[in-house]
Amino acid sequence: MLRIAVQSKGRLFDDTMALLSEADIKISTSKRTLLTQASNFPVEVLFLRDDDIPQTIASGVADIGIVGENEFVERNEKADIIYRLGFSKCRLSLAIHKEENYQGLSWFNGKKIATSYPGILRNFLERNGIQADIHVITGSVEIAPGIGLADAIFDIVSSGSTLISNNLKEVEVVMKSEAVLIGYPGLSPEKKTILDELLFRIEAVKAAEDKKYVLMNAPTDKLQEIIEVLPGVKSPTIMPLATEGWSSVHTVLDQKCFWEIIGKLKALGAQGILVIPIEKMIL
Ligand SMILES: Nc1ncnc2c1ncn2[C@@H]1O[C@H](COP(=O)(O)OP(=O)(O)OP(=O)(O)O)[C@@H](O)[C@H]1O
Ligand SMILES: O=P(O)(O)OC[C@H]1O[C@H](OP(=O)(O)OP(=O)(O)O)[C@H](O)[C@@H]1O
Ligand SMILES: [Mg+2]
Repeated sequence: MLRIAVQSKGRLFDDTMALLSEADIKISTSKRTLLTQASNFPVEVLFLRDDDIPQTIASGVADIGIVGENEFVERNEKADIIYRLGFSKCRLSLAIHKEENYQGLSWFNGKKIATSYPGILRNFLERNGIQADIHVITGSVEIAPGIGLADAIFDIVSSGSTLISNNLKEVEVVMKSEAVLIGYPGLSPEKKTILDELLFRIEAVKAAEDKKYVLMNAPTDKLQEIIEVLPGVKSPTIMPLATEGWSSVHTVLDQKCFWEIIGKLKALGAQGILVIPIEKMIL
């Protein structure tokens, strides 16, 4: 049995549970127990505050965990990043009052900075030879300058709207973060086998993300041009239609370039274009 530590509630919870579910691992979260066993896969899930996840892995209490990279780096515990999961993307930044005239890092010399990430901040300031006073608070960091608690803040930024509503501006991005799968460095061969199977499933889910299976009818005399605009995983599947002069084309398209390509296909005479989500993809 592989034990995985996940956040019990908060920003990571929904995407973490969705990922496990898409990997066809059935976990009941309705009972609100701290530890739950999957019904169809040899894993048990331990629900914790995200702060405690790195230490739980390093001490071997859980084998793997899903946590924000920012939290993992801050805790500085002995564990490895096994897989970058691509959700909960954010950055850790320094921000100051929007009216301040900022010309560089030396602005922070002698200043007081409020943060929940003192380890990462201290490291950054030392690397850059800045002497500042770090004031640790666990939440509502953005209000610290407004109430005279600090001159600046170092906190999570995503859209930047929390900064704007507190009259702050982001002046330095110190690290970028996303959810990561971390693991205990010394897993037994049995647990390693389960982890490999889990990773295989996660990779199949991730590979299918933002991909669409696209089918269309195309005039056979335009096939060559149509194939040239398709950047599918491999070459498209072409099948003749019952109607003379028409073919069916099947391919996989990336969401990012989807509308641009569909436009080109239509211009080349493609019709009856069907777009189907893909659940998993094994490359
Ligand atoms: N606005 C955001 N956009 C994207 N990702 C975010 C955002 N805020 C936080 N995160 C990421 O999600 C992680 C968890 O955030 P959350 O706010 O749930 O933490 P928390 O309040 O410390 O939770 P817990 O109660 O488990 O200690 C953060 O460490 C960060 O990696
Ligand atoms: O740049 P933004 O998109 O505004 O996101 C940044 C904010 O998001 C997080 O807080 P959250 O919304 O989770 O609230 P809380 O930590 O106060 O509960 C984080 O602590 C920042 O305050
Ligand atoms: Mg926390």
